Amino acid sequence: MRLLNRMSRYSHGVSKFKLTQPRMLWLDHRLTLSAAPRRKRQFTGVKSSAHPAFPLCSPGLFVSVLPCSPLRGLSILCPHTRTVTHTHVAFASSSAASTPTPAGQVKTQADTEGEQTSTTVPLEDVKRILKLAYPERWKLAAALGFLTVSSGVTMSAPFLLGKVIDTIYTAGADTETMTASLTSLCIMMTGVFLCGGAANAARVYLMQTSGQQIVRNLRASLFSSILRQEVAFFDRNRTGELINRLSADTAVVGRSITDNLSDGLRAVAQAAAGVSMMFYVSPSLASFVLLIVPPLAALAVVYGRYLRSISKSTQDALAQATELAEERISNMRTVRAFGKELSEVNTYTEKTDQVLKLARKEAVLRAGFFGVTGLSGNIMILSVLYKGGLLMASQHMTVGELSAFLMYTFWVGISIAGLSSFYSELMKGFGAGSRLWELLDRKPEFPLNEGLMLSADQLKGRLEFSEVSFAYPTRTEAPIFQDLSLLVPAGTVMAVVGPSGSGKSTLVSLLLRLYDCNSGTITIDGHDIRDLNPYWLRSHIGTVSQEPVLFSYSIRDNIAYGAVDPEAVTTEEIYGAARAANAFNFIQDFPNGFNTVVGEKGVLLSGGQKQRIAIARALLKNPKILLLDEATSALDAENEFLVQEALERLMTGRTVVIIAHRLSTIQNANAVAVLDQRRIGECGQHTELLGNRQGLFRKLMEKQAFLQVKQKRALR
Ligand SMILES: Nc1ncnc2c1ncn2[C@@H]1O[C@H](COP(=O)(O)OP(=O)(O)OP(=O)(O)O)[C@@H](O)[C@H]1O
Repeated sequence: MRLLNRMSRYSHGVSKFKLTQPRMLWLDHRLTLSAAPRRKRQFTGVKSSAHPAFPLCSPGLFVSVLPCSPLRGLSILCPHTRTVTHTHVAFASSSAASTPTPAGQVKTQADTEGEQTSTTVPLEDVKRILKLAYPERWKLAAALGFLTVSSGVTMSAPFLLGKVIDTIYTAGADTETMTASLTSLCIMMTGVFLCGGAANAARVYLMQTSGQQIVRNLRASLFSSILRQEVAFFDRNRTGELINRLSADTAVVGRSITDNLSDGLRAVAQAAAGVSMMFYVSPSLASFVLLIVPPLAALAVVYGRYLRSISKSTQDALAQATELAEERISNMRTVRAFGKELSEVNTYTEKTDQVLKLARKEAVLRAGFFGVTGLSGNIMILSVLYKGGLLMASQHMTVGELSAFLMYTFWVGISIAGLSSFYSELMKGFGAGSRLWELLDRKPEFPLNEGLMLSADQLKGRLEFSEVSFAYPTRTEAPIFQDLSLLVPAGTVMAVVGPSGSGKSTLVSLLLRLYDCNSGTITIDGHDIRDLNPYWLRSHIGTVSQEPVLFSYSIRDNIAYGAVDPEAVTTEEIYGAARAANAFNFIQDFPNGFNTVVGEKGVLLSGGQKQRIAIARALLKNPKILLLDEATSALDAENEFLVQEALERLMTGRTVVIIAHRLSTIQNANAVAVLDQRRIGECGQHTELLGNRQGLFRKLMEKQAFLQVKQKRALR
């Protein structure tokens, strides 16, 4: 995994990494392999093929590396830069192929953090970060100017303060001269300090505002990139992970370009200026003090490495705890219904205990380090005082110079500490950046708004599946359809029935082109849906699912969501759609009427109410094709009647594919298709199918009737 990630980080140019064990590599066809001539004989079996775990991926090269000849120093060159991601390269041990990262799965925080601790930052990442900052270049340049002024003032302060001390101590009995010199020196210094304060305030303001602007731009592009991805991408990636990219990683990147960079530059400038001033004030004392720095720096490097590995483990443990909390809180109703609050609290506590254990380890380490550095700092000051005192006694140094030197020592110490935290923050920024680039660069597998658009006259609504085979990209080994064919003439109602899990909803997903079939074609009025503009296609298809999802807006906004331009929808149109959906009366009964906010996913409404609002939303779209998933037992008799009536109104004059559960719907449909064994087992009129005693439909109906009787008996 780490090798895969490392590869992806180098995917924008020539990539190199070292293999330390015999491996079998699968390379995307865009990658080429190179190695020193004497190593070439170690590659065998180069051939173009698809990876076994990803039969649908573009073919690549399989390269076996002889198990008996460990290979080191292998280079992989990827000349076609931007499109290559780690999913195109898979590593497996020479004996057994391991499971590679599924195509399109984004790197997790833990992945990139692990990677960040052990590698240097590629130039390409630096360029991208700088490119992000480019629109804010003038503000940032001004901020850097102010930074120079404020740092200059800070670093001149010890020198000037030294002068003040010398003025006080060397004036002797001439108090008048001393007062005059002291007053003018203090007035001058007040002016300098005022300039420094103003420059610092301006720097902070400019850095903060440009940082926020960069984060805003990043978030907008990232959200747009996420929403463009195909549905299969969301099957592979956890929502929490994507939200984390959008909120936390963007902020980290923004901060590393602005605040961290400015703090880092300030630390470098101050450390350099401080050391120079130390040598200026007293070269012999400076050489003596700086002898202590190298061992301290070595300690800091060792400590930094160890601390990073512990913080990574802490972060991993924390991520697990957060993941658990996120899932349980968002499914609180299920937790409550099963009475699992206490056991969930215990599970969460166990996870947080793990975090605590690691955090304690980290605390011990930090305590040791800060103890040692604090001690070294004090020893350094003591040495300056000791050696400085001796120099003063031999008239080689004044009291003001010694005071100034002490202050510079202090500043250099602070700046070096600032530099170490700057480095770790910068690394965090690059880690977050590489996760963001991956998402930002990802091209969706099919376009959102490209392709053929039919005119209103051309669109009749004839749907046809011809020998369609399909497996979900996340489960390629389990095909849902094989050579499935089905024709739905324009303006007719096709009821689809079949056992649970037979693929009824999948049929709807394929029509909406949420996924592409692996072979065969799906056509609308003779046009392959892959040639049609997906955005146009979906704007002419209405859907009402069994559990419709509403957004946490008002009822009015939820209904208007169905229209192409929700802003342009009039109140009359919304009322009309609500009336046709049998929703008007219950909405008006709410104290806030159409302005009632429905809560997250419509949680504040009943199942039947949600269904009717979803029907109103679909009505407002006025689609030519309707895909319905009929609500089942969730509704009571009255609601069922109201929803049914609304659905019938919605279906008039359109081509409808309905996943039917009720006998009445099946009876009213023009034809019934029975899904069985990954294809349409039977298709025909309801009475015709019932007439076939050995037929699938008849058996399915008999089974359903039997189950209903059993259920009624159990209820009695
Ligand atoms: N996003 C997905 N990724 C992988 N497999 C999926 C996905 N969605 C559904 N499946 C699988 O595809 C098969 C068909 O599911 P589908 O929801 O189409 O069945 P269904 O006939 O509508 O079932 P039900 O009547 O229970 O709603 C099931 O085995 C299901 O586990």
